Amino acid sequence: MLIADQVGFRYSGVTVLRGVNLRVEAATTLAVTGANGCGKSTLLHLLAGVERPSEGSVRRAAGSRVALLPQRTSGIDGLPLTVAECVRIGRFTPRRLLGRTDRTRVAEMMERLDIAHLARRRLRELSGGQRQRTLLAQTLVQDADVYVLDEPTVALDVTSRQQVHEVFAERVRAGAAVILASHDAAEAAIADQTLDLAAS
Ligand SMILES: Nc1ncnc2c1ncn2[C@@H]1O[C@H](COP(=O)(O)OP(=O)(O)OP(=O)(O)O)[C@@H](O)[C@H]1O
Repeated sequence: MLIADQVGFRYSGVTVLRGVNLRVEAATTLAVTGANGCGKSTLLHLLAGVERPSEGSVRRAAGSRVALLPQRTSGIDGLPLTVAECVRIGRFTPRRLLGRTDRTRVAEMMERLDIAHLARRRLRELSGGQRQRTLLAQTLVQDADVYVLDEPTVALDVTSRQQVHEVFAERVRAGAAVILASHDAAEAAIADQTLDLAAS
């Protein structure tokens, strides 16, 4: 599904990643681990295609669709979006209006991640965990072949974390690849393979 070959990355000449190799098959999970600042977010951006490597290559299966949950999302707090609107954005495409399937998917995911009762709240009125569940829902309502998730459960309580992990497992069983960055050993343990960036 996705191959990184000798990937390197520099910010303004400062090397952050060097010689990263990985292969993620369909229907598997990869956890990217390592200390603060070792380059996990940078690698995820490269894998999702929002940045290009300074060296090496990232190749994805032709036509594969990527859904990204970034780590830094504070910019959206200034927008006058409700929770429901934020989740619906995950179903937007340039080609058509949202239909019944889209609305059903949004409603189901909001129920599953326990944010349905918050539908009309503004993002800036949410707790950290409620906000994170909203952004997760926006990512998980997307029909993607590769889900790239940067510290997806960082602010979540145990129950919410389990609910989110169940959705990941379902997507993997359905054939998607899940790539997540995490500091949590228990979360990394749900993955089929782990890339420890500190050790690479
Ligand atoms: N836009 C940027 N410009 C310059 N340097 C950057 C930029 N973004 C990140 N860096 C630097 O690149 C390095 C890797 O950052 P990155 O965010 O990828 O690490 P991380 O492993 O995800 O960290 P954390 O665990 O703290 O989230 C850090 O040293 C950081 O200071």
